[in-house]
Amino acid sequence: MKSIEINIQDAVSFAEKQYKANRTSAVEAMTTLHEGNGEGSDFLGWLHLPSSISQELIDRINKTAARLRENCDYVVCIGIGGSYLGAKAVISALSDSFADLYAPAPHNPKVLYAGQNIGEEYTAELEKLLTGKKFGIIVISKSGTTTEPAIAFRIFKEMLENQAGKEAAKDLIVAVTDEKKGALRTLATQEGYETYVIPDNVGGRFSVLTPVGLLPIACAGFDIQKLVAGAVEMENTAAHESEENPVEVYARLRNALYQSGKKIEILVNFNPKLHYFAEWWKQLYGESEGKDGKGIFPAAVDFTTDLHSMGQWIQEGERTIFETVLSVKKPAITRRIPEDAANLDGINYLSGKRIDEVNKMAELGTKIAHVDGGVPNIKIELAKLDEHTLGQLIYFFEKACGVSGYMLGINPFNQPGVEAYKKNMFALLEKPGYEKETEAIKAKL
Ligand SMILES: O=P(O)(O)OC[C@H]1O[C@H](O)[C@H](O)[C@@H](O)[C@@H]1O
Repeated sequence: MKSIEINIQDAVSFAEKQYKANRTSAVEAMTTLHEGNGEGSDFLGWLHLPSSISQELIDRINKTAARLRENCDYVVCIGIGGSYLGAKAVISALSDSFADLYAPAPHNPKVLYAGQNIGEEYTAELEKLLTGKKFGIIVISKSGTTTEPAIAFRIFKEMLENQAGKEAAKDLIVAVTDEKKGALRTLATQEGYETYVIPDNVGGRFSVLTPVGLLPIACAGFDIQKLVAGAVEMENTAAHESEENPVEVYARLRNALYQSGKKIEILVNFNPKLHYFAEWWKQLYGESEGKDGKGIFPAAVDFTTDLHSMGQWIQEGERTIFETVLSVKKPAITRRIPEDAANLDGINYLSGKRIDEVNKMAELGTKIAHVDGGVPNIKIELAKLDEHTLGQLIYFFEKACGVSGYMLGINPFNQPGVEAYKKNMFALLEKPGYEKETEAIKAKL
């Protein structure tokens, strides 16, 4: 069952020549990826990941999730970047928009996040919320040494041990990390936590379909089997080089647009549930392509909300942007606009229509306006928002990212630039081993 469709008719005309010319480099990039002989090929574990996930692993994850669901009102996922964005993207796309405002129901914990920032108030306020509550922790870090989740884990581990007792806390903490390396692995082994492995050859931003994403998603009550099945389906659809392959089409077109001066790609949604999906997508493309002085800048907006704030810029600002629109065909719930006898607001012409009919006309009107205004528009239509569709979409963007990165001529699977701020932060905080850097950075201040 095909759940996502890509439509390029309102974008390709902006870079027709480049799009045609790019065919060869798209084929080459796809071949390099398949043959595993490009830069960063140590990190291609995601390529055949969906089809290699065993039933055993799914069952084990579901069992762990069931234990946490039974014993917790809140599950705190501690992780940053690729170690939380995928889970948050899927969970928020599938959840009731106000889920967090309802009281936790038995066996259906709220999934909360920590270690994705260094906010002191955020941390203290989460501690306040969890005081006296039944909670568990999934701590996720591929390297096992990232500062933000390490700080959060230290705090929430101590809190859980104080509240539940050290022995009980052990059953309520699950670690997802490297098989052997890193402080988190050492800690988990010493404390005897249940652990899951992040495969060596799967980078953080490509890891949502490993236990990194699957465990929190299962804890939130969603069907990871269906998510994986969707991804497998896209793995098959996009397996072979072909002009029809949606992965190739997207990678080829965004590179063509980039070559024609469109330096910013805006991922647009007309459904607020997809806000965090765009956050996940931004890391995927930003960290993969932004290097060697190159790369499309990935941005995101929620429409129609941001049409009332960013709409002016998009319509008439610098013509360096293109849009990729995520459009959900059908909402899961029907709600119609009521008739009002007085009609003081003048919207009786909408009475009886579904809210989504208005949304779809806003989408169409926006597309026409933006295309007329010089903004190419790629449409990705999702049949509905469910696990299967999201699984497809995740794999679609992952593979297109690999192809697109190779077309751009960079290594899409490393992130050397991320270390620069860390090095300075450690030097400023006088981390042992950074004495020279501390001296050098202090001389600059
Ligand atoms: O999972 P971790 O090793 O803790 O890494 C978490 C994140 O932070 C790093 O600095 C990287 O830039 C990201 O690619 C990664 O997803």
